[in-house]
Amino acid sequence: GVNECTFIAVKPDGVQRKMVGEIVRRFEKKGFKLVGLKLVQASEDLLRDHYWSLRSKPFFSKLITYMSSGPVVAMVWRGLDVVKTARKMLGETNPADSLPGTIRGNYCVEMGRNVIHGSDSVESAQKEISLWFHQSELNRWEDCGSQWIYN
Ligand SMILES: Nc1ncnc2c1ncn2[C@@H]1O[C@H](COP(=O)(O)OP(=O)(O)OP(=O)(O)O)[C@@H](O)[C@H]1O
Repeated sequence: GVNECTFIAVKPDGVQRKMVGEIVRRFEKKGFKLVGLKLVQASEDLLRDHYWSLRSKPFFSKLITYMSSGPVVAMVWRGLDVVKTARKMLGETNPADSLPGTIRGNYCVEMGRNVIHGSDSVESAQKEISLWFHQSELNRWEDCGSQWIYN
C-alpha cells in the first residue's frame, strides 16, 4: 500500500562522486515521500548485520571494506510499491546489466562500485530500516502534494 517503506543508501562511491542530489531528486520527482535521511559512517558491525545473508560469499570482506570506506547517505522513502519500484529505478546489481536510464545504468560500471543500495523486499526493508534508523529519526510529515500523486 501507500504506507510501504524502503531503505535506500547512497554508497561511499556515490557520496564521493557527488551523486546524493541526483539520487534524492529522482525519488522526489517520482512522487515518493522522504521519511528519513542521514549521513553516516557505518561500522563494520552494522554492515555485517546489513549484509548477513551474503556472509558466505567470496566478495563479502571486500564488500564490508567498500561500504565502510566513507560515509553513506541512509534514507527511508515511502509510497505505493516503493520497494519494487526503487529496485527498478536502481537497475541490476551488475551495472553492465542495468538499462540506460536507471541509476546504475547511467552512472557506474562495476558491481563493487555500484553507488546505491535498495531493499530487495518489504521484509528486508523493515529489517534494514530498524537496523539503520531509530524510530525517532523517521518523520511521517503530512505531504501537501499527495493528492496530486494518488487519486
Ligand atoms: N559478485 C560480486 N562481486 C563483487 N561485489 C558484489 C558481487 N555481488 C554483489 N556484490 C556487491 O554486494 C552488494 C549486495 O549484493 P546483492 O546480491 O544483495 O545485490 P543488490 O541487492 O543488487 O545490491 P544492494 O543490496 O547493495 O542493493 C551489491 O550491490 C554489490 O555492491
